[in-house]
Amino acid sequence: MEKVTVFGAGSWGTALSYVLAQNGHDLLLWTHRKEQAEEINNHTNERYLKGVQLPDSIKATADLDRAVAHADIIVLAVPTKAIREVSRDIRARLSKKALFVHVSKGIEPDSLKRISEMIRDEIPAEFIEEVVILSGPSHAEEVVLEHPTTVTAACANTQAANRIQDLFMNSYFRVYTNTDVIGVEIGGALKNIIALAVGITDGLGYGDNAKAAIMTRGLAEIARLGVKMGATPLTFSGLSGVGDLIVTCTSVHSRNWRAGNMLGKGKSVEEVLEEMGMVVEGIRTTKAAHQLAERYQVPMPITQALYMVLFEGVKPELAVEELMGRMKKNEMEDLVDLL
Ligand SMILES: NC(=O)C1=CN([C@@H]2O[C@H](COP(=O)(O)OP(=O)(O)OC[C@H]3O[C@@H](n4cnc5c(N)ncnc54)[C@H](OP(=O)(O)O)[C@@H]3O)[C@@H](O)[C@H]2O)C=CC1
Ligand SMILES: O=C(CO)COP(=O)(O)O
Repeated sequence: MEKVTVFGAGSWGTALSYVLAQNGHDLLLWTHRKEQAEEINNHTNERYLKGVQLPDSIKATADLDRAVAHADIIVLAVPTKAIREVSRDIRARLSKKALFVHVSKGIEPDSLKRISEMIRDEIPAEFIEEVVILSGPSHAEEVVLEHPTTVTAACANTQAANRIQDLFMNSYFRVYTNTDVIGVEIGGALKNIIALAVGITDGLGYGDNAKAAIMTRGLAEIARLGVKMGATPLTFSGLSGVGDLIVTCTSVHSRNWRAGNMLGKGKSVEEVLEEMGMVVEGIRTTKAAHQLAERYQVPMPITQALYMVLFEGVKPELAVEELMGRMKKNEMEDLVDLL
């Protein structure tokens, strides 16, 4: 049994707490809202997991001192934009080393840092045993129904990855390991951009050919950037690559797909964000990926098209027209570059 605190009681932090509590760990779930801690201690989290009865063994708190003191393993489950703030609050209370796990999917605009890099910026090395990334095709709504789900625990240190594999693994939640931290973080973050784009073409009524095209060419541009950043190409054919791309582009649960769908149907970014009430990571990540494409001099036409729609007010139909009218290419150009 491990002593674990999950920081962030949105849909994913709560679903992972469900898994950890069921696995018999000494689990505490931290939220920054006192009334939400009380609700979870009464076994529901209606805003984020509607209609779900949580087990008694999930204990929630809004007391940061208690949450940090409790943990040998710290699971960060807040959106990317809150990672630095929450890490700083944790650092101010740390008195011993902890194993950090993050489950968020994003890249920080401007600094262009991956989440594990942001955590290492904020927490001194003397308090970090390791940082492990848990990522893969996994919607919270299905995990709490105990539907079969597979994810990967990524860390260059295989012992740490194995410990996190053991922590989460059970009969419905199967965890693999991977040593390619860059590939896993880039795949998890950038698939949200492609899901937004697929949502848009679905919203425009373009159908399945367009969906397949964006998913396939989207994966090509994610891999193209990832490899330039130091990822292993094969990671993109794994759970945190094509696996997560499939689930996010095709699931009714995906916030990124749903946000894109509303954009395709003519809503503005502001209207969409107001209606969602949950994090849509792909929007900020589009800005970061657009900057990364420039930094690494990598062509990322779908990201570029989405950037124009989200941040430059270009109509989705026009962005699609522009994508289709690009110069002709060899489909395997990227592969040739990799060989
Ligand atoms: N949902 C899913 O199925 C999956 C999500 N993820 C990733 O997990 C991360 C979290 O997503 P998810 O749980 O879905 O997001 P949600 O929008 O469901 O919840 C976000 C949670 O973070 C809290 N929060 C936001 N800002 C802060 C802050 N500054 N300090 C403390 N708490 C804060 C919110 O609090 P409040 O309620 O007060 O706003 C809320 O509890 C994202 O990166 C997402 O991509 C990964 C895999 C699956
Ligand atoms: O990462 C996810 C599933 O693996 C969640 O995707 P959304 O944020 O689009 O819901």
